Amino acid sequence: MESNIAESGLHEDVIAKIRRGLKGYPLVFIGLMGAGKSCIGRMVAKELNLDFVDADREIEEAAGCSIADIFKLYGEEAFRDGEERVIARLLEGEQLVLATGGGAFIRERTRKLILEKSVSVWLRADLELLLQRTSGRTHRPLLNRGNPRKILADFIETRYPIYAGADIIFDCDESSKEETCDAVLELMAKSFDDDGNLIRTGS
Ligand SMILES: Nc1ncnc2c1ncn2[C@@H]1O[C@H](COP(=O)(O)OP(=O)(O)O)[C@@H](O)[C@H]1O
Ligand SMILES: O=C(O)C1=C[C@@H](OP(=O)(O)O)[C@@H](O)[C@H](O)C1
Ligand SMILES: [Mg+2]
Repeated sequence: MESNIAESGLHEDVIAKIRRGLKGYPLVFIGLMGAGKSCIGRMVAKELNLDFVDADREIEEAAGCSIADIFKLYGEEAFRDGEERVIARLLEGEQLVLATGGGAFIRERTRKLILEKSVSVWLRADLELLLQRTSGRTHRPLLNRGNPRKILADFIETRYPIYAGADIIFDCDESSKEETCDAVLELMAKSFDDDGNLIRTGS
């Protein structure tokens, strides 16, 4: 589907403003499971003409097994150690768009890395949207431990105050992926002033 921004002719200005504002730094998506970090991150990267990496996929590659198996075989702490290492390595490399897993920004050292070395965008979503987008998917070990509604509600309570430290906050809704990608780009463009300095914003 054609992008709305492209249709309105604003697209190039928006992309140029974001590229200037990023100043060569990576763009990192944070937020809860199902918010759309992996999906929207990939689409935004394509629009910005930057490489896209999903931290979870990198961790799986490094470990040679799935996230679910890492949790089962080695435990969550080992997963968080691997996650920190992978994110640290990726943030040292070429400019990219990085989708993190929902817990990455919660660990203090990983959060510090992201805040120091990237521009971060929190995809904030309400409980119903997160439930809708995660239901029927079994690859997230933390959601397989009990009632997903309760688990996600608890994470909203404990993690949202921490995600609030992101540079840019985008409020997700029922819009399509394409509309969401365009809206994220528009918010990002608005989040840099004319000199390319970041103004902390929410949508
Ligand atoms: N507007 C939308 N924005 C983001 N994801 C959407 C949207 N509409 C449907 N989805 C679906 O919701 C799911 C979001 O999952 P994902 O991108 O893996 O989230 P995360 O990486 O944050 O856990 C995907 O299956 C995606 O196709
Ligand atoms: O929130 C979390 O702690 C996790 C989120 C997952 O990634 P997504 O947020 O991309 O689903 C994945 O890293 C792992 O299952 C743990
Ligand atoms: Mg993901």
